[in-house]
Amino acid sequence: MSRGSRVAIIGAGSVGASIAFALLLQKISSEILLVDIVPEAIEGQVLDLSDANFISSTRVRGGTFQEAGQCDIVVITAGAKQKSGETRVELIERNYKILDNVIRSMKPFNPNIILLLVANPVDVLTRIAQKLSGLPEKQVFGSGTFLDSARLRLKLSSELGISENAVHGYVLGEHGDSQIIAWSSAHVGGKPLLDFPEIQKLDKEAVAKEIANKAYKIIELKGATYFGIAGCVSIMPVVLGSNGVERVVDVSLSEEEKNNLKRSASALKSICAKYL
Ligand SMILES: NC(=O)C1=CN([C@@H]2O[C@H](COP(=O)(O)OP(=O)(O)OC[C@H]3O[C@@H](n4cnc5c(N)ncnc54)[C@H](O)[C@@H]3O)[C@@H](O)[C@H]2O)C=CC1
Ligand SMILES: CC(=O)C(=O)O
Repeated sequence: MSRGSRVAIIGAGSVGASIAFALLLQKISSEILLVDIVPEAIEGQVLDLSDANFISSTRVRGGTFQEAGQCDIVVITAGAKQKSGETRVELIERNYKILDNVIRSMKPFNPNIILLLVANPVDVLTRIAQKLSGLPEKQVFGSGTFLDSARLRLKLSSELGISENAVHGYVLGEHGDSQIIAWSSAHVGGKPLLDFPEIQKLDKEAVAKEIANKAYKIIELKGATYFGIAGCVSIMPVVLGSNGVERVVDVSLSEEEKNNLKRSASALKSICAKYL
């Protein structure tokens, strides 16, 4: 994304505002537009963010759905969030309706626009947005398991006592309960993670549960999660190609991981099927 780009964020709640703040810190766009159905939410967030103007060349203002539809990137955070104990997929009925409204209100789209889905259940909503928007699929994608992978790298780096940036490992499948960890392909500086004695003695199932349940724990403690996803989204626009998804790279998986990933994909496909 070039520095002159315009980013719109739909949904000026905790996630939308945190993403705006993270993008402001990164100074990677000239302007950020906040869009919401609640005018006070926009006004309050814009006023609050304006107090941080002095640390950035990026400006934040309120915008309309029509303006958002002409931006370079639109980040969609509008939607209900989980209550304590609620799963992401339980949000689908409410958030499908919101997404449908959001997409209709933004049309007609700038033909080169990129839609980045964040609202949950993010994988299902991404697939739905690909269909509802009518845009080429490579221009519509979601944050998926980016945040879960960051959580995994944090956990592993603390077990190994090294920087998170040195740990390469992915959580794949659903951004939700059926996600899987690709242990077999994870590595540190080219050395397989599973060769490290500290990792060999780890209870892998317990680690997988801890990563998958981290959002539930944060929601139970403070009602919502937003800083982690804001960090992830701010990195995603930094590396985005202007055409959207330029290439998909397969991760090598063991047979067991492949089977678990297939199970996760079928669970998501059956939810998508009800809406497509
Ligand atoms: N993908 C991920 O990794 C993550 C996703 N999320 C998801 O992000 C979403 C937003 O979470 P929060 O910001 O905490 O919720 P929030 O309740 O603070 O904000 C949601 C905002 O959406 C707005 N909104 C509702 N309907 C709208 C519409 N039709 N058009 C425009 N705006 C509309 C509301 O007015 C509100 O300001 C949730 O679905 C949550 O589950 C949250 C964290 C991580
Ligand atoms: C809420 C959510 O999806 C997360 O923090 O992972």
